[in-house]
Amino acid sequence: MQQYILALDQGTTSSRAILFDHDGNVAAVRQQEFTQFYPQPGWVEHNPLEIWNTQLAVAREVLQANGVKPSQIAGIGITNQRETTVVWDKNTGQPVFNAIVWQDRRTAAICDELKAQGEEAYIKAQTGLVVDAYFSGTKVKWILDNVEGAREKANRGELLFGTIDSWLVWKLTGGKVHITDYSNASRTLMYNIQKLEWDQHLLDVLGVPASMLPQVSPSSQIYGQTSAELFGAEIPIGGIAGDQQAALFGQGCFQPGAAKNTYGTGCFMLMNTGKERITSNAGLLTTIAWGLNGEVHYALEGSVFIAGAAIQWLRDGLKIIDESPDSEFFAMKAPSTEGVYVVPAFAGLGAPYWDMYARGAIFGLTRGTSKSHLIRATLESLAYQTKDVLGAMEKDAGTPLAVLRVDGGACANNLLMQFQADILGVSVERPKIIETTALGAAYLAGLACGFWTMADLQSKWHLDRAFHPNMSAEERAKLYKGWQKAVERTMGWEDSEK
Ligand SMILES: Nc1ncnc2c1ncn2[C@@H]1O[C@H](COP(=O)(O)OP(=O)(O)O)[C@@H](O)[C@H]1O
Ligand SMILES: O=P(O)(O)OC[C@H](O)CO
Repeated sequence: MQQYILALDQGTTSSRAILFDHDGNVAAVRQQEFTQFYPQPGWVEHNPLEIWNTQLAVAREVLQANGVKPSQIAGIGITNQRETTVVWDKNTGQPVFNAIVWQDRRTAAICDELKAQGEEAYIKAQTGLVVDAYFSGTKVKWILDNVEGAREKANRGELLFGTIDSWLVWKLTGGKVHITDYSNASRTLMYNIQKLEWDQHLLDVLGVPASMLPQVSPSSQIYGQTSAELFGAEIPIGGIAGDQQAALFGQGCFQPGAAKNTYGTGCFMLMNTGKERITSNAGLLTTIAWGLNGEVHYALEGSVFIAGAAIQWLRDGLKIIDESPDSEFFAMKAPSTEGVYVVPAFAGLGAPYWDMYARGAIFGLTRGTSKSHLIRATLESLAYQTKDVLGAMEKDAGTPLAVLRVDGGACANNLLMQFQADILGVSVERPKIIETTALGAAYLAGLACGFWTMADLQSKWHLDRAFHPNMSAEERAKLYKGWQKAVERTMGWEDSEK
């Protein structure tokens, strides 16, 4: 009987379940979007139970619709939106608050306090991160400080914290396993990536009891079995990785120097740096890529908060397109933006600027500006943000990137990919499978379950299409200068001091 790996890809806007066959091809997919809550400007929440219910529903559906029995699943790989924070009661399994999403800015003031206390250098050296509301640590503190009775319960050892991977494993195993992997732990602001342990100093500073924290494990191992009643039989869980690190793995970037850029809700460029922890001088993060075969691999990361989400804003906020792919059709009608720039700093700016107080803006409007110009400028903003990050990465790595491998939903947009190659002056390569996040999680699970070996994975990457730069250096420099001017003007917008 045909065997598969089931990847559970819990993203910011949807939960997906994907079956991969032994060739690494997608055999079937199911996906459900779930509710985004914006209780106040700058706040973003998810309901952890809705995340669990949609994730379970798509996993069941993908098996049932394709007549696949649990015994045909060699293992489950989990990959997830990172940093998003869930705190739940150990005894009842009920979340004490909504999940605070990675994009949420409510803890900016806590971050400012950390900076004022002089913790910035320590945090950068020990966690590889910058002090920003993006990461989980300040979100846990906020929940303990603001949810009635939470701190007392936490101090009594009754509450558990987890990023989405931990929450899903907890639910999948019927509350038996509280675990995360190195890649997810390295996004919490509480994990010491040098010593590979939770950092007691930061736990003290944030007031987070160690009893809340999951055990940190490699990204590929058998963590436990799913409860038999969920799928009709137990299935081993064999892989866990944050979605961006999973995409790096799924893109076959196994060697130091290999890099990928994922265009999903946000846009995340990661470069494998092997066993070397490179400290960025250019506004990037040092993060754990994965733990595998007794070793931890590191990566440099440029995190852009709003990418595909800006296209969703055109669709849901402005309602000027019906579907995200329509953005290409309208952008094609305008050969250029005619000087219009959209800076989608809806959640502040991430790498390389790290400005929690920046906000979105549109520049260069004239009476001749049309819907097509606006849509094109929004698409181009994904490429400009990527250029900002690539520039930083080349500075840190000390070498120019020869080619950029891309993936994620928005990389299906050919106009965007061509503009990306043009504005970078670097070729962009899109693989046949752009579901590389799920593929990476499947690979990690497949390795743990003996479904694949590393040698099998080396040959699985196949090119769909390459986009080569076709813009003069002069034009590129002119356009990019305009972008930099626009970004500059969005910075510090929400900061009452400025
Ligand atoms: N053809 C397209 N052109 C531009 N953006 C697109 C296109 N298709 C999908 N997107 C955007 O890509 C994102 C979905 O990508 P996906 O990789 O599924 O993201 P996530 O895992 O963050 O939910 C959405 O934000 C959507 O707006
Ligand atoms: O949901 P995605 O795929 O945009 O990924 C979100 C990131 O993991 C946030 O760090």
